[in-house]
This record gives sequence, C-alpha cells and structure tokens, in this order.
Amino acid sequence: MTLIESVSLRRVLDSRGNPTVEADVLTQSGGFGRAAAPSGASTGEYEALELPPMEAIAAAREHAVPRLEGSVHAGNQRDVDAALHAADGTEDFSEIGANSAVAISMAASKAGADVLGAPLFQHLGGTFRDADRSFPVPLGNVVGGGEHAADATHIQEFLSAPVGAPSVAEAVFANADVHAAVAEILADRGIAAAKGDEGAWAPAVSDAEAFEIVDEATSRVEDAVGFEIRFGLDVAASELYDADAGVYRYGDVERTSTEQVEYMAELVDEYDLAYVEDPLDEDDYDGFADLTDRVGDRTLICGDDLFVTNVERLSRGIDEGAANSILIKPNQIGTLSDAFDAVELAQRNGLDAVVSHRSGETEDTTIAHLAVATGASFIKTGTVGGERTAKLNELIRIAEEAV
Ligand SMILES: O=C(O)[C@@H](CO)OP(=O)(O)O
Ligand SMILES: [Mg+2]
Repeated sequence: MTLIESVSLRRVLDSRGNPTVEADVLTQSGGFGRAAAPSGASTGEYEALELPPMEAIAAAREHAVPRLEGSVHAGNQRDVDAALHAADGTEDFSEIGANSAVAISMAASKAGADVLGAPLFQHLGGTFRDADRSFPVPLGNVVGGGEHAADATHIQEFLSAPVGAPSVAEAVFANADVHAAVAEILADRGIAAAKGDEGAWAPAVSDAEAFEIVDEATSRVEDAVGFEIRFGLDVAASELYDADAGVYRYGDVERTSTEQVEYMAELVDEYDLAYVEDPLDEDDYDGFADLTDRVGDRTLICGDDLFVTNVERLSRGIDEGAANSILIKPNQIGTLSDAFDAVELAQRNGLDAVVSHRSGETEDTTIAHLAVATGASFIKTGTVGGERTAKLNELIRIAEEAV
C-alpha cells in the first residue's frame, strides 16, 4: 500500500535565506509526504555531511531515487533509510548529502503516515507509544550570540526552560513571555538589540550581563504564571575552543579545560541551571565526564557536537559517563532510523533525549512529532519566528490529539 511511486527533490529557501533541499514522496496509493532539510551554523566536526543543495539533489536523483521508486514502502522507515545508506555507500552521507538523505527520510515517514491515516507522531511512535508519558518541555532561546549573531554573547544560547508548566501550550507561551520580558529589560537598560538566527535577542552585552537579564526575565514570568521556569545554556564550546593553545576564548578572557569545568559548575549552582549543552569541546570526553560527575545530579549535561546523534560517539560517552543527555538532530546523522537508534540507546542507558532544530530552519514540523514519538524530555526549537513557531504550534496541536 505504501510502495513509493515517486520521489522529487527541489531547492527551497531556509530561514537564513540559504537554499536547502526539499523532498516530496508519493506512494502508489496516493499517500504524500513533504519535508525539508534544516542546516546548522555551529556544526559539529563529526556530523554527516551537508552538500551544496544542487549537488545533493543531483546525487540523490542519480543514486537514491532509483532505489526507492517502485521498490521500497514508505511505511517501512527502516527500509527507506537502509536504501538511502545503500545508495550513498559512505559513513557520512558525503555521496548524496545528509541534506538530501534527511529530507527524503522525513518525507517518506510523512507519506507512510498519510497512507495509514495516522498522525506522524503516532506512526513514528507506534501503537504502543506510552501516551501517559509527559510531553517534551520546550527550551526557548531568548538571548544568544556565538555563531548565530555577531557582536553578542560568547555563549551561543540562553534557553528559557519552563519545567513546571502544566501543559505544553502554557510552556510555549511562557517562553514567548520570557522573550518579551528580555526585550523590556533591555529597553529599561537602554540596550538596543537585533535578533540572531534563531530569533533570540542578540544584544552587545557581556555574558555576565546576559545571565542577569535572563535570570530576571525568567523570575518575572515565573511570578506571573505561577509555575517553575528555570533556564539553561547551549555554550557551543567547540566554537570557543582554540585547540592549538588548549584554551577556551571568551573575547580577551581565556580558560583552560579545568577552568572551563569549574566555570560551568559555578554557573549551574549560581543560576540553578536546568540544562547545559556542549559545555566543553567536542573532543573533550574527559571534561564532560568531570562536569557530569560534579553537577549531573542537578542539571542536564547535554552532548550536541560531542555526540552528533551518532550511536558510536554516544556509546563511548555512555562508557565514560560523559553526559546525562543527548541532543537529537536528524540531519546530523542523515536518517530518522539513525536518530531513533540514538534516542533508544540513550534512554536505555538512563540518558535524556532532547530533540532539536537547527539555526537554519524551514516550516517543516517533523521534529515536533519526533519529540513526542520518542518521549523526549525536551525539545529545543526556538521561541518566536515563523520557522520556530511552526514546530511549537504543531506541538500544541499534537497535545490536543494525543490525549
Ligand atoms: O548548536 C545548536 O544546538 C544548534 C541549534 O540551536 O545550532 P546550529 O544549528 O547552528 O548547529
Ligand atoms: Mg548546540
């Protein structure tokens, strides 16, 4: 029923105005799915490879499409993704591009769900999906800099975390309120701010001042809504790390690895951080393990560039106690099956899964369904801006359907 009839690929715009790959999958019974690849700016060194979109499209048309059309069922995600791997033949999708691969993989999942008449989260999560599991808490980027905005904070993302929200909708609106509160505080302080790639405010303030502002904004909104709102960080420390000198550079301030662990542990305690992503360089499993050992009982230490949604890197991290959560980005690894494998390995070993957008996004909502299907603890997908609200609003709709 879900046999793939055709796969078409095109170039569309992403939120940064760059081209990206969009795939349409049509099944013989008329099921249809469309999905587009997101794109990172602070990409991890070990991610699957994104090719220039026209190259990725040409390669996928030549190698992947003929293996799928008339041969593979869209409803069988493992077969779709195995065909993509077979068509590519490399470890990192450097032949057809992880952007083509992930667009086709996600589009096929939607076509499969369409034929079954099931919502995507249900198709991906299966009939035995635990409907009682709580919904993912949205982490909302409210202040940011790093690779996502020039002349702003060194730390890439300050993330509102409404951990006490009674519903996903209230969490989504709380994050928007925190974003608005940050704007008010900036205005009171006479600080002008544009927005970065993910819609977060990108003021030219020190990291220390950003902590003050976000702390105040989350407290204000917490008082107004009456449930707990903490905050967290994506340090994206690989971008700060100077491997030759062996130090993290925050402008003129340098920190050794040991000092970086110390600094992160202090921040966790001073601000009661709920979440710290990539506090150390992507090769520093030891530093990650050290920090997790010190503060992992009271906060999530999450590996993004460290793990790149890759089960091999995650296995090493589990063995070494390097983190207690993993960021899941399907385009880092190229297919939904690979992303699911990473979530399952993490959850089996007691790690939390955090499903994430990229800084370059489209209106695609697959990750909202993925987060619900896998029972992820958090979803990081921005706060405002159409390509971010596409996912957040989809989560609100899913919550209605999934009760
Ligand atoms: O580092 C990250 O977690 C992401 C998303 O916030 O950024 P990018 O897509 O630029 O890698
Ligand atoms: Mg990150």
